[in-house]
Amino acid sequence: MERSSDPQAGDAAADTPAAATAISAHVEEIERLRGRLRATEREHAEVQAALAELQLRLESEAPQCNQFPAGCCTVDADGHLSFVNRAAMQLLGLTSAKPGQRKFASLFGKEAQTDLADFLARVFAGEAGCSCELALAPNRRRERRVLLLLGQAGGDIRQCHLALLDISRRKRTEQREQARSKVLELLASDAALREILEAIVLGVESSDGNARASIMLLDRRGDRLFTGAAPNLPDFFCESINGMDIGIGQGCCGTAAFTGKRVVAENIALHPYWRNWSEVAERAGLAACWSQPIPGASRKILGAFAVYYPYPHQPTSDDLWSIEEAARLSSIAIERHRDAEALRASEERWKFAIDGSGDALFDWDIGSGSIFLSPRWYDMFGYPQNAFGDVLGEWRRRIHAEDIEAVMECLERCLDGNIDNYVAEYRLRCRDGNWKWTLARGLVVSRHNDGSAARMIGTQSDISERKRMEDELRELATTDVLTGLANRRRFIERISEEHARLQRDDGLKAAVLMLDLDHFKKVNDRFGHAVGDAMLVHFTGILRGQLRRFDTAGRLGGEEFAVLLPGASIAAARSFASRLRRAVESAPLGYKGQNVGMTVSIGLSSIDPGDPGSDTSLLRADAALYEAKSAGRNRVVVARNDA
Ligand SMILES: Nc1nc2c(ncn2[C@@H]2O[C@H](COP(=O)(O)OP(=O)(O)OP(=O)(O)O)[C@@H](O)[C@H]2O)c(=O)[nH]1
Repeated sequence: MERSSDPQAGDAAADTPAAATAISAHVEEIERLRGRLRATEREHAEVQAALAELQLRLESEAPQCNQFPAGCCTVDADGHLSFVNRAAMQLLGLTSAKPGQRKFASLFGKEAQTDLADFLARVFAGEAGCSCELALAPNRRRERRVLLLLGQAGGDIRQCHLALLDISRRKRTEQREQARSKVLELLASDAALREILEAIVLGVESSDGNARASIMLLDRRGDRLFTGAAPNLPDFFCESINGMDIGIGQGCCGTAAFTGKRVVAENIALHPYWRNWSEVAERAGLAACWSQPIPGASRKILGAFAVYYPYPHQPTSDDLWSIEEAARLSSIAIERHRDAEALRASEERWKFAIDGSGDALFDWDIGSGSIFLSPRWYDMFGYPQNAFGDVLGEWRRRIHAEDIEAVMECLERCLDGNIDNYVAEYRLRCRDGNWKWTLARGLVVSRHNDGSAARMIGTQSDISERKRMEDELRELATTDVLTGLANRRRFIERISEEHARLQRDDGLKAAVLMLDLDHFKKVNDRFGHAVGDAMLVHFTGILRGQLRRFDTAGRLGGEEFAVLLPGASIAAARSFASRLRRAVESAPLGYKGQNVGMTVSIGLSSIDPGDPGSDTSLLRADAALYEAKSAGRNRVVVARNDA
């Protein structure tokens, strides 16, 4: 298999670390299998050559067999060894080339007996080209396996000549590779850390039945070791070293984790680093220990890998390669686990922050157009989860017509890179048809080389309540509390707006009235302030009754009011004022069964676009009001320049 040449496929793979790891594991696996194939082919060629030689010379020139690199032996039909060459002697641990009455089967382990019997039966039945892989009888040292190949059966099938080949190393390599593949598969499938670490330990143990291994992990503070995996070490031993401090003299693992260097204790009983644990190690049947520190990506030590043997023992270069490899794999597994944990923690913090705030979340992949809306988003606006196919289109369709232009402008400026953040307040239509005020905040988290946005994430909050309170506050700030009319500030604003409108458009006109209740002080004095207030409210009711939709009435203070009549000529304003005056005069305030009469004096003026200030007309109307008061009250006076 080759890597895909499709760049899209390459990117996709790189985007998923698990897939990338799996691919590189497969590529490595293929390379290893090729290597094994080559080694096996070499071995076979060697054995075939030995067999050919053997067939030619065995009977007549037995001593020359000793020159063969491969082992040769002759086995009788009754299963006794009648001849072994030097290489076979070495391999089988024999001291004599003519082992006499030695049973061939006695050289092999218990599990090998059935296979051996079957092999010999086939050989003596005359089957050509038989072969068989068997484990030799265990001694205290490492396990050894041999490959038996039939060289030649005797003419009368009373004896057979066999070639023997030590395949222990190849077997170990095969087992290690299988174990390695298993670990890589587990890594690629995001298996639990413990499972991966156990697979690493079992992999090392599988290449030698005498080995026991463990992985100790350094705690977050970096000063104590805890068992990460030790499936085949006795529990009492694991417990005795669990939580050990690291430092020089703290066994092999504690020292290796502290110094960052490999530590080999060929004989635990004699090694100074094992002084505190030599007894428990002996009880556990452990006589040798080699420990390899597990380095992290930033060279920070993550823990230590250790392999133990039941007999004093020094590592070969092959053994060292094996524990280094185990430490490397452990490092990958631990780092990945920590990264995943950190990611999970940060995702949880992020989720907590989002959920806690009650905000909805959006994640927009601008290139593909796909938008993720969090469940809270749909809840907020009352839609079923994932209700939208075309999320962008559905979202746009629901924005209030008065807001959409500002929203889209802000969004586009942010996507183009003109502004950093997208922040927009707008109304969005809920499923029940009501509008909700919402605040959207977005951040472009990745851009293309040309600066255009590739991905934006953001939040959306329901700000309807805040908007309602703002409206209330605005209302309060511009409204007279007692009468609900515009207050002085708001009324002056309205006059200014109207003045500006007249200045913009020549053909328009407008008038302003100043109104003041007559002898209001007397009402207060006679009936009290509360009745005075009631009279102000009563007057306001009458006034409202006379107003058109676009007129504005305001209370400027005390018993002083003003009215703006947009579009009104002086004549129309005078007739409005007279109507109002009469209505007030004819509608006294009822109080405790009696009528408290009231009248109002009114001064009025047109609003002139040429006035220097927007309140000039108000001053003219005020002057006219003064005249009305002076002239005896309860009357309407038009300002002089309008008269
Ligand atoms: N009840 C009540 N009285 C107010 C309020 N604001 C001002 N006043 C009173 O209104 C009265 C205004 O009296 P003046 O300015 O003398 O005017 P007036 O008595 O109406 O006399 P003319 O305007 O000349 O007809 C004062 O007694 C103020 O205390 C208010 O909100 N409620």
